[in-house]
This record gives sequence, C-alpha cells and structure tokens, in this order.
Amino acid sequence: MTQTITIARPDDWHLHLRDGAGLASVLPHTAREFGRAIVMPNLKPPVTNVKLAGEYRDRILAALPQGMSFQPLMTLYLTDNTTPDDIVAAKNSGFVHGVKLYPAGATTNSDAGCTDINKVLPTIEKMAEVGLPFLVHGEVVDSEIDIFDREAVFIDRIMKPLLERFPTLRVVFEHITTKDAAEFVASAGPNVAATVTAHHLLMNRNAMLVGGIRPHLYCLPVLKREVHRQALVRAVTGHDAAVRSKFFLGTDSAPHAKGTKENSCGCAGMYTAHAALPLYAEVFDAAGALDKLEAFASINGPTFYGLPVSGEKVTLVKESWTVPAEYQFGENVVVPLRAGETVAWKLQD
Ligand SMILES: NC(=O)N[C@@H](CC(=O)O)C(=O)O
Ligand SMILES: [Zn+2]
Ligand SMILES: [Zn+2]
Repeated sequence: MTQTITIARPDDWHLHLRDGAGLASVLPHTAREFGRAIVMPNLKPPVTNVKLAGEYRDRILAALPQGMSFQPLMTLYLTDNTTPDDIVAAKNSGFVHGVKLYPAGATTNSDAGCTDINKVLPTIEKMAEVGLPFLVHGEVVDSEIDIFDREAVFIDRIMKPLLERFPTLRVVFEHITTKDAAEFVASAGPNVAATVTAHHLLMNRNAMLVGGIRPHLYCLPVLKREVHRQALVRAVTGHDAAVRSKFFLGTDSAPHAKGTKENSCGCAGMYTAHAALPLYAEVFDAAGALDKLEAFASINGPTFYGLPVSGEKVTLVKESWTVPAEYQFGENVVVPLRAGETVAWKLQD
C-alpha cells in the first residue's frame, strides 16, 4: 500500500519570490503547497519601508493564479537608515511580520544592508519593544573569516552581544547551517527560533564539490560538513520536544536565471519551491520521524509569529517523480533542485 501523510497546510517562513515576470513564474509552486510565506525583501531596490512592502504585497496577490489561496507575509529590509518610526509603522501595518538583517555584502542583493549593527541599535530596540521579529542572515562578512566559519563567528560576535543587550528581542536565525547555530538556538530563550532549509538537511558540501563543481548547489550560507547536516536533522527530528519547537520550515527557495548561476561568478541561491514539502518529507522519512513533520512545517512557525495554524490539510504520497530539467522563470529559465532526478514524495492534488 502507498504510504501517505496528512498534515495541516504548511507555511514557508523564508522565501524569495522576486518580482515581475519571475514572480509570476515561481509563485504557483509555493502557493500549491503553502498557505502563507514570509517573503524576503531583497529586491532591487530593496523593500525598505511599509509603503514599498504594501506595493510588493499587491503585486504578489495580483500574480496569484485564479483559484489559488496564498497569503504573503511581508518583511522590511534593514538599512543603516531604518528608523524606530519605520518599525512602529511596520508593526501598525498589520501585514509586515518581520525586519530582515542582511549584513552588507553577505549574500545576494545585500549591498544596501546593514554595515554595522551599532548604527541601528535604537531601531532594534524598538523591534524588541513592539515585538516585531528580527530575521537574521547570520554571517559575518569580514574578509579574514573563512566562509565556512562565518555563521559560527556571527553567533559570538553579533548574536550573543545583541541578545545580551536586548534579551526580549524576538529573533529568527534564518537558514541555519551549523551545529553551532542549532545548539545556540536550542539553548537560547523562547524568543529565539530558527528556520531550516530542506537543502541543508539533505546535503553536505560534498554534494556541491565532489566530482565537479555544481553551481546550482551553491547557496549562502554555503553547504557545510556532514556533522553539521546531522546536527540540523537532530534539531528538527530529535527527542526533545521543547528543542524541536524552536525550529521551523523556511525553504530559502531563491530562484536565479540559469545563466547567472552557470557563470564564472555564479550567484548564490537554490530553487526548491517546486518540491519543497516533498524534499522535507524525504528528510523526516529517512530519520524515521514523519510524525514530527507537521509540527515543523505547520505549527511551530505560526506559534512563534503569533498566527493561527491553518485549518486546511495537505496530503503527501510516497510516490517517486522526476523533476523537470528546468522551469520557466520570467524571460529565462531556472534549474530546480534535483533537475532530471527523482523526489521520493509528492503532493496529492
Ligand atoms: N540563500 C541564498 O543563497 N540566496 C538568497 C539570499 C539569502 O537568503 O541569503 C537570494 O536571494 O538569492
Ligand atoms: Zn540569507
Ligand atoms: Zn534567503
């Protein structure tokens, strides 16, 4: 008999939808699976205030195909010039659910990001005061720090001092990739949580570098050693329910046109929205923990963000299918994770 699992409709707590024709191409993949998503603000130019966030939200809803239901949860891009008043306006908007820290230079479209956390302390203090979550790309950018160590160093240099200063600040440590980050989040207070991607749960850095360099597996933070992958799997599937509740689903699906990845200087980001929930199901299935998928995908996130769990259900079937070589992405194409290969689970229509 075919194995199935039915869970409350999940949400994606870290997603890049891009804009324009590309947005229209990728949005249906997400809306098919997820009821809501925290939409990242690293557009060009970035989404730095409530007005821009409202306009972006309208464009997303306009791009949603008839008959699909999906709620975009908007975020603001923190710059050196974001003010405490911007935070109050975001909180009062009702549709902005977090403020995103991109250390300038850390990742795709982060040039306008924060150059020094000390420049925005009053703004962060206001987030703590009004309870608006601070969403963090947790990597330092110092040139002397090895790229594989940038997340761990961020914890000591930025995250710990910041939480000492603002102990009630609500923090989502985004797309964690290391044992260090998993342990840090597990031992921090209930105001600190993390998103985990499917790709960091499924692959270590060998996948990207052995047998030829695979630009479509390059993302930031970059894939790490196997010990780190295992620590992430333990965090989301382990025995301690209190620990597990601090981690939730965030795909970091980040589409880039094929030519910009298959390039002498390829950009960072993996496209996973086409198979997001099935990829996570593979992880939980391999760990013998399918019973823990629902909390990770559908309950822990809304609980942290103070939103209701979905009343709808989705069903996954253990039935293998082959991922297309590419998908349309505006005028271009995007190469999805597992292009031309199989995924073991699929969403039931
Ligand atoms: N994860 C990535 O490698 N890329 C993201 C940016 C980000 O989430 O850091 C993107 O916007 O392409
Ligand atoms: Zn990031
Ligand atoms: Zn991202």
